[in-house]
Amino acid sequence: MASLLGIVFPVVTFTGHGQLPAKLHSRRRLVVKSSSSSDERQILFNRIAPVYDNLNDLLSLGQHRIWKNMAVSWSGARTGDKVLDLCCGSGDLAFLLSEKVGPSGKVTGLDFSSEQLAVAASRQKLRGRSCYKCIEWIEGDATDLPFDDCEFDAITMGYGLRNVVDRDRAMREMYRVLKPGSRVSILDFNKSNQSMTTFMQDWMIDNLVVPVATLYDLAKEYEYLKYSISGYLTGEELETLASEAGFSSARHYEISGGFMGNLVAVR
Ligand SMILES: C/C(=C\Cc1cc(O)c2ccccc2c1O)CCC[C@H](C)CCC[C@H](C)CCCC(C)C
Ligand SMILES: C[S@@+](CC[C@H](N)C(=O)[O-])C[C@H]1O[C@@H](n2cnc3c(N)ncnc32)[C@H](O)[C@@H]1O
Repeated sequence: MASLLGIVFPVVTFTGHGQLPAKLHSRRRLVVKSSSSSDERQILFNRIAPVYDNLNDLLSLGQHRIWKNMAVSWSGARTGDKVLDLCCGSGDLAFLLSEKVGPSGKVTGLDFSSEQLAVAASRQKLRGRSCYKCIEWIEGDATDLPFDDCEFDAITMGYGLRNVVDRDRAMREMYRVLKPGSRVSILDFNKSNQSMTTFMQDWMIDNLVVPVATLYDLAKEYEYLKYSISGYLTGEELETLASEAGFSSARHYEISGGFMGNLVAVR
C-alpha cells in the first residue's frame, strides 16, 4: 500500500446557478446506518441529489474534483476507449472520462438513483463540448450489470463501493465486464489505520459536514457518512477484495493526508 499526499489550493466552484436550493421539504425522517439496506441507500441518494454537487464543492473546498481527476487518470482511460463509470451519481467522473476518451470513445454512467441520473443528464445538456455527447446514463445495479463479459477498457467508481451493500458481488461484476489487462479505479474515503486520521475525519463530519447539511434538513443523510466509513474496508482489505474477485494486481493509494484513498486493480 503506497501513500501519495496531494494537497492543492482549490478554487471553490458551484455547479448550476451557484445557489443551493432552498431548504428541501421535510419528509419522513430517514435514519441510515452502515447496516442500511440497498433501498434505504437508494432513497438517501435520491433525496440528496438536488444539493449533492454543491455540498461536495462547499464541504471539500473543491478538493473532491482533484481527487476525482486522480481516479480517472489512474483508470488508464484513453482516446477511443469504451469505459464505465459505476455509481456515477450526478456524473462527475463520467464527464472527466469523456474528456479522456473523446468523441470517438464511449462512456456509460450507471447508477440506481433516478434522481442522481436526472441531475447528470441535465448537466450533460448544459455542456457544449462534443466529448460529452458520447455519455449514456443507465439506471441499474452495480451488483448485476447489464453488460457483456470483457466489454470495457476501463472502469471508475467514485464514492460508490462503500455505499454498495454486496461489495464482493460488485467487485466480481467489475472483473467480469472489464477486458483482460484493463483497470478499475475506485476512489473513496480512506478507512485509516491511524487513529488521528479517523478522529479528524469524524471531527470534520460532526462539526462541519453535518451542521451544514442540517441547513437542508439532511443531517441524517450526512451522518450516514461517518457510519459508512467505519463500516468500510481498509486499503489492505480492498486489495484483498480485488484479488479474491480475480484481479491480477491491486494497489491502494492513500491521498490528501489519508482522508481519501484510491484502489487501482488490473484484470
Ligand atoms: C465527494 C465526496 C463525498 C461524496 C459523498 C459520498 C457519500 O457516501 C455520501 C453519503 C451521504 C451523503 C453524502 C455523501 C457524499 O457527498 C468527498 C467530499 C465531500 C464530503 C461531504 C466532505 C468531507 C470532508 C472531509 C471529511 C474532509 C475534507 C478535507 C479536505 C482536505 C478539505
Ligand atoms: C456518493 S455517490 C457518488 C457519485 C459519484 N460517483 C461521485 O463521485 O460524486 C454514490 C452513488 O452510488 C449509487 N449507488 C449506491 N449503491 C448502488 C448500487 N448497488 N448500484 C448502483 N448505484 C449505487 C448511489 O445512488 C449514488 O449515486
